[in-house]
Amino acid sequence: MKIAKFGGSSLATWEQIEKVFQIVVSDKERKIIVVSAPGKRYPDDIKITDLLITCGRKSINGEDYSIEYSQIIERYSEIANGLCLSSDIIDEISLNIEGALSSSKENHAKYMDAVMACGEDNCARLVANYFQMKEIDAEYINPKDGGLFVTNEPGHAQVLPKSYLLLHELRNKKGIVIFPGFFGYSEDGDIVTFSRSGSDITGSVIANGVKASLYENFTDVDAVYSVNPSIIQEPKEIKELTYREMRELSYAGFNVFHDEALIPAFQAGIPVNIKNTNNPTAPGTVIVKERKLTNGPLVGVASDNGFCSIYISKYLMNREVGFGRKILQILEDFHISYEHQPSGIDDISIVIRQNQLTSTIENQIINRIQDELHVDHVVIERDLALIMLVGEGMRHNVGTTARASKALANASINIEMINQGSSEVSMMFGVKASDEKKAVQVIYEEFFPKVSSK
Ligand SMILES: Nc1ncnc2c1ncn2[C@@H]1O[C@H](COP(=O)(O)OP(=O)(O)O)[C@@H](O)[C@H]1O
Ligand SMILES: N[C@@H](CC(=O)OP(=O)(O)O)C(=O)O
Repeated sequence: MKIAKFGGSSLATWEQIEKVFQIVVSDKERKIIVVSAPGKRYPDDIKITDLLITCGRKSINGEDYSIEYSQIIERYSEIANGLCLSSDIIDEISLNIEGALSSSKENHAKYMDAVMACGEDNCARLVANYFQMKEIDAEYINPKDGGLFVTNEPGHAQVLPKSYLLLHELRNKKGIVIFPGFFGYSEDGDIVTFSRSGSDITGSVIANGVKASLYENFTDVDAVYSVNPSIIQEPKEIKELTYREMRELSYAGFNVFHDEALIPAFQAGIPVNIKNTNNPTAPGTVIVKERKLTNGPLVGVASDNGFCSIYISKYLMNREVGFGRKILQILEDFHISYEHQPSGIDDISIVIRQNQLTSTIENQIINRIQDELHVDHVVIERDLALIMLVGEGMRHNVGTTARASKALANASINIEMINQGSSEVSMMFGVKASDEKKAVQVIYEEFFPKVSSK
């Protein structure tokens, strides 16, 4: 049994949904289909999820959201008309979205999750309706009925262990199951969403629950590329990746697959195949437990920006028991999570996402570090990008850091910090955000030189 998840790009228009239908019926093993909400039809388009977010926010503020609401209904209607579905499905979808928008706004985060989830929920209803019209035995299953229970953390749900056993029952469904991605239910019966792009997580959790033979993740690219295709034209396709490599790359900026979506599949030993809805015969990228290390040290180069670093120096920091804990305690008091913490004998940098740091919080943190830890120096450097070099091959290759640093030096890019991940499959370079693209380009060129065609 295979699980096939289709992303927003695969459901953006009725023509895309027709492709989804053809892909599903071409393989009898494709029994459980997870769908996202209709995504962008062209680069400047707005995803249904984003329209729903605007509606929800406006509704909370008591503002008029009729324009965005109409746009949402128009998008679903266009799809339904293109697929020749009866108008009943649009009535059902309108009622469902109106219901969510007029539900209690007492808890804003809970309200927003219920509104956002409408994108996937109604897409699943629509897709199931189309399959039925084509006389395919298919049914829409709501996550509550399917058994997808999650923690009560709006926008950041985690799967509750009991879900896996409950979801196992989906194996016994006779026909094709159409399951909405992106959200589950708390034990109190509320809708709670995963973080953005979380339909990938739904697919992986169900794959684990039903012990699928394969988790197929359909998107709009032929493969996971060695670098973000918006930075390098025609980058090298990756045929095979390990779970660890993919997790590091997704976490560091490869948004083609959600970084939290690897673990459920990995725990059940289920391979993940990233494939293209627009070119389904292409083999795509397979994510597995182990792979032969046939290429060089790196499998990919990822990057992300919006980071800042809290640099702290204090003579003999290395001898002060509990110093690191005290710094992290200060951050915890402000509910700030950190990403990396490269350190030396007398200094340490804590890298955090910049959006967690308002100027008021920044001043309070600096004051507390100075007052409580008596440091020599503390400074916050903003607007950093992190460049992540990833590859299982790094463990067996000497000189990877030197090659990367030399490539950056030759391009006159200053390295703000370096951190070798303790997993030994990743290495991080911090640079100024303004140097991000250039840094990725030169590192990519160093490790993935173009093969001359003669
Ligand atoms: N290294 C990469 N390899 C492939 N795609 C990437 C990579 N980095 C970023 N992307 C982007 O991820 C996109 C697919 O992810 P996403 O937009 O979430 O798709 P979906 O709508 O199918 O969920 C691609 O169109 C591509 O622009
Ligand atoms: N629709 C949700 C969840 C999702 O997974 O979407 P996509 O498959 O388009 O990344 C979002 O936009 O975040």
